[in-house]
Amino acid sequence: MSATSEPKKTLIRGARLLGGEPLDVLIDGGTVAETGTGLNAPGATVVEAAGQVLLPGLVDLHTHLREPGREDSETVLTGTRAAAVGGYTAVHAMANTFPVADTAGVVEQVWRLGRESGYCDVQPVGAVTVGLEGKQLAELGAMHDSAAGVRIFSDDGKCVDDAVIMRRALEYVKAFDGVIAQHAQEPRLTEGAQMNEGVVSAELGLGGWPAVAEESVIARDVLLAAHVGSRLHVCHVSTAGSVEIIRWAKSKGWNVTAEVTPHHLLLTDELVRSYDPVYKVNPPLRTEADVTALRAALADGTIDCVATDHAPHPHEDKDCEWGAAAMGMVGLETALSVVQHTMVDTGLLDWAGVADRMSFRPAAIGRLHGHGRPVAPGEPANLTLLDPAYRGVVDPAGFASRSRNTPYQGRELPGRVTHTFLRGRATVVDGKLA
Ligand SMILES: NC(=O)N[C@@H](CC(=O)O)C(=O)O
Repeated sequence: MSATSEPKKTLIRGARLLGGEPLDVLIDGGTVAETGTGLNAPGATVVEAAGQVLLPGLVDLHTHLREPGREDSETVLTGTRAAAVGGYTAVHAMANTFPVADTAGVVEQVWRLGRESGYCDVQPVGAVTVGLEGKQLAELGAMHDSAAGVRIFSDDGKCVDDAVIMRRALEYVKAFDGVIAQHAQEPRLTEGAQMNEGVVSAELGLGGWPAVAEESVIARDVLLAAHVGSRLHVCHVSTAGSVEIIRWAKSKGWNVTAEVTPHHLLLTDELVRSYDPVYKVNPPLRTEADVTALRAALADGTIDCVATDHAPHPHEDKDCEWGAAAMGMVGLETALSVVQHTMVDTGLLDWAGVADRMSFRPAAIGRLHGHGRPVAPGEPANLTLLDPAYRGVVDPAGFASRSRNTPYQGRELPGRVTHTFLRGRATVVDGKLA
């Protein structure tokens, strides 16, 4: 496979490291050999990168790769190809597969498929409870001790709503510095919910999904995490009230981290007026005030990182009436562009901030070795090069993902990943898979 050909010397010339001054970076084998100006390397492949921004390879804490079980929507191979195109060098694969990733056997299978893909490292997430059913703890220790070395556990797609189970899970993972990533959704408050509860849901007559369904679970969980002295990560934060609770928990010094998706940084529930299920997602698109609060929280660090919640679905599960449609959007191939549009071009975050929120911090939360490292001699050459001046219209026909359910079809977005390097090997060259 071309993506696994031998790495060689590559000289990236004149790229703006984290958006700073132009710099040359020499990659030799799997590592960064040298950085400086006026570097020469006879025989090296030269990438002329004037005007481009060099970032540490992006890390996603929240990707649905769908294998095993739903290979019609995505496989580890197609999902990691999409990740590479999006500038990612590592993704965390969510556990809501068929069978559920709740045993050492399944997480090892996903981990092996990731290694074979060669496009992007795959770190499996283990389920918190058997079958995501919320009743009995899964084999957390065995998944951690497996070859996959699982450190993040999540029932994502479902909430661990039983407080005793959540407490036990938080206590259990302390032994190996693990973290519980909670999908905060109070199930009784969201029965029949179809979209954000508010003015638009009232007008459209669709079942409302109140902000309090998310906020009440986050409030309980930060208290539980503090009580047992463990690590909590909050998945896809979507409301201004959730931000306030997380800010309060952090001010107490509790070990709480949080993510926001690109779509919650840009889109609102006004889009649901179209009744186009491409906008149907869990948690639902919220209001303009929520979007503003989420952007501010990502900028000030209350929300630690951006995570895609890449949720591929085949067209038959999305091209149907709103009520019957599956929830979720693909996101790997557009995430960096949406973050540039919402955070960088608005002046809320500089490129060093993007490196922090999309690489350093997610890698630190996942305790992921070899990723989220500074671009410096001796470090693994996991790198992303992007052209921030590029403007393009999103066309899902060209996606590497097996699914097309993007809310950005036809929308102009800035920026394009030109090159991605995984341990010195180019997985993307000139915007195309190597
Ligand atoms: N985020 C989504 O809208 N969908 C996710 C799981 C989920 O429901 O959270 C999926 O797996 O499709």
